[in-house]
Amino acid sequence: MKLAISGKGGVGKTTIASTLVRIFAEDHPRVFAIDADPDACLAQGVGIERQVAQEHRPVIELKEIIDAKNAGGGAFFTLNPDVDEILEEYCLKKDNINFLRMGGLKKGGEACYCKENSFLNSVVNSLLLDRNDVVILDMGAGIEHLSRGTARGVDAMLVVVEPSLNSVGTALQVKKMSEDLGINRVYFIGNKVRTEKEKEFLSSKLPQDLLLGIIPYDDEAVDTAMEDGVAISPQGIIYKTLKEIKKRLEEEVGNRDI
Ligand SMILES: Nc1ncnc2c1ncn2[C@@H]1O[C@H](COP(=O)(O)OP(=O)(O)OP(=O)(O)O)[C@@H](O)[C@H]1O
Repeated sequence: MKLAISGKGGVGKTTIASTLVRIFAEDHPRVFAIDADPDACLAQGVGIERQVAQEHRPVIELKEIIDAKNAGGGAFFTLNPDVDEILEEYCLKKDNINFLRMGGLKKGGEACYCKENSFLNSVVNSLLLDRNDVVILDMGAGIEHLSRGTARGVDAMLVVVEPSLNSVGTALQVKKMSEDLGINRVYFIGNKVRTEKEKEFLSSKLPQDLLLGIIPYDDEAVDTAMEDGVAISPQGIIYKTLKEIKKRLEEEVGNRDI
């Protein structure tokens, strides 16, 4: 199953993506966790120290190696089994979880991320997946990344929404743009919900059948964000709610498309 996690800035995309990665890794032999957001650090969410994750080779270096092997190569290219092997080597591994990151943040005024995104797009579409493999992409904030088409090959787009009109507005735009890209399954996950009123707000603004679940506001996430190499605990409410969401995803999306 290939999933992309999207939503407005700061809604909890990385927290949710990294926790889902760990939950899927409980019963899938291989999970690929991909930082498609240059600003995110997915690996940190599974307990890998930030510096270790950030010093790991970014995919753009791998792209350069592949380009050299292919004697150049255009903006778009396909991956073959040899490349899939190299790709494995480029992953930062923790047990059965494989991390790939796009690359560090560029300085102001430096070139765009087009090459990196084109490469990630090829990765998502060409990873030689076994039936039980899972790919989870943590996308950049907002809708801009959708215009680059990085997530085109995913089975479902999960849009994280917090209880505010702005967040709902972005989420509905993400849905529309995902559908334009040909991603037919777009679901919503409510996050940081503190009160019954906030829960009702999200339920009233989003299509009920597409709202996979609502994650309460939990101080554990706030504490985790202040510490390095600490992940959300399996005993906490965030992990437990996401376990239920994963079950629902398997029912709705299943392994049909891989
Ligand atoms: N359920 C929650 N309860 C409380 N705080 C949360 C919850 N989920 C996430 N957070 C906190 O919200 C902040 C933003 O979370 P996170 O980095 O996961 O969001 P993001 O959408 O990936 O952000 P960005 O758009 O900057 O990449 C973090 O401090 C995180 O700990």
